[in-house]
Amino acid sequence: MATNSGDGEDFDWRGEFRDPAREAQFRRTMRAHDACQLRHALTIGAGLFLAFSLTDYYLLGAGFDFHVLLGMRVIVALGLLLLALAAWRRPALAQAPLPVNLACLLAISGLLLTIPLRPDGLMMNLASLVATSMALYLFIPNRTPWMLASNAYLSGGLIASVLLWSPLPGGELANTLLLLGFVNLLCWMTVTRLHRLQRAQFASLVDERSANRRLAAEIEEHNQLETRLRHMARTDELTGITNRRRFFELAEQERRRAHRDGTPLSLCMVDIDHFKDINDLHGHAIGDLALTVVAARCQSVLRESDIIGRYGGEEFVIALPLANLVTAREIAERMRDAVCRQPLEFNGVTLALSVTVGISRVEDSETSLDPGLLRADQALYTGKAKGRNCVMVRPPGLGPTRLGSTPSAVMPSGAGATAAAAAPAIDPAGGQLPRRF
Ligand SMILES: Nc1nc2c(ncn2[C@@H]2O[C@H](COP(=O)(O)OP(=O)(O)OP(=O)(O)O)[C@@H](O)[C@H]2O)c(=O)[nH]1
Repeated sequence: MATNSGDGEDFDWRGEFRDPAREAQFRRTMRAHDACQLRHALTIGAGLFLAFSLTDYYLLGAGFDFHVLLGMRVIVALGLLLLALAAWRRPALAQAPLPVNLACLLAISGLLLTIPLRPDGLMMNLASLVATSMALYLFIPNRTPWMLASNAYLSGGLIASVLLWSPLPGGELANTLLLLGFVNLLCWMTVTRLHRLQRAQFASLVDERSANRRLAAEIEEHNQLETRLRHMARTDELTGITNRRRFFELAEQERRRAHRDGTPLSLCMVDIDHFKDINDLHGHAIGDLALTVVAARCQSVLRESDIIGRYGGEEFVIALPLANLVTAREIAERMRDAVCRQPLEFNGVTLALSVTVGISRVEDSETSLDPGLLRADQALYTGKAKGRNCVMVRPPGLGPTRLGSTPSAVMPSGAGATAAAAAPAIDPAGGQLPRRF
């Protein structure tokens, strides 16, 4: 919707919007204001019209003419007050042509009737006409064609009454007509200008509001984008878990907390077994799916406070705050079990999945995660060498050790079974490490 409110090109001769939809929107917005203005105009008009009964009495005395005039004034004033009441009850009436122009007709007729009933001079009649004309243009919320019609009725009625009841010399009549013409022209120009100004203000308000709405939508979009970018910067796109960079940020915070509080922090390196074969045999799409499933299965056995991240390729890394090696082994076993318990079935392909896990504990004396990760990695590769699908631990200062006294903890699947059976089942924690709180 074009506005162009500055140069007036969008307004018609009445000072209204050329676009009917915009004009209707403006009028809807102005409804309450128009109803209030009409109420005030009608109430003040009724009061003033009735107040002139005092001058009627002064001029006419308490005779028959006075009572006729008084009766007429009361009827007109009551009519105006009733319409004011109606506009108060139903504000929409203030913009309906019928009630508004009925009020104008009543007021003008009442005024014209005073001319034959009161022995006023021409000047008095002219003064009341000018005042009424200005009120019709400026105080009654009416549309321009109706304003012009009301004023034509007022001016025509006055001239007819004057001619009928107190004929004027030609010069005075011409003066009266010129004065009336001037008053009407002036008021019409004023009211048209007023209409344009009101609408121009409305148009810029509407433009401002829609600009604000656009701005708010852009800010919202920008915020969403920022949140998405932040999420993307922290998340591994394929698996949906924390990416390597974010993992190290969070795990480093946990290392510092553990160091400060004297609590244990364990690390797990998890690697999918024979992942290259999955890719080679079934394609990268199935390989990607296997990665996602393994990540989800590992995550499903972890607590909220544990941090799982994709280390790279088919390798995951997990930080387990408040977990010593015994607890870490239990968690790693749960993870290993969650991964291999159920084969992955997709599009007729059935894949047996398994992982090898290497575990280490971050020591108090260590000032970074690197030594712990190195030990977990060494344990992982020992697990691979010993047959895969198992959990291995690498305590500080010792060689990697296959953990678990229960068969499920130590028994590797497939080719590694023999090697696994030969491996010592030692608990390096030796019951010395604090349990997970
Ligand atoms: N589909 C898929 N494959 C990946 C992705 N990242 C790494 N890989 C593949 O993962 C495979 C890793 O193979 P290897 O390092 O030989 O390990 P493996 O086959 O799992 O053997 P083991 O670890 O010894 O059991 C390589 O073929 C990589 O191309 C990935 O995001 N999607």
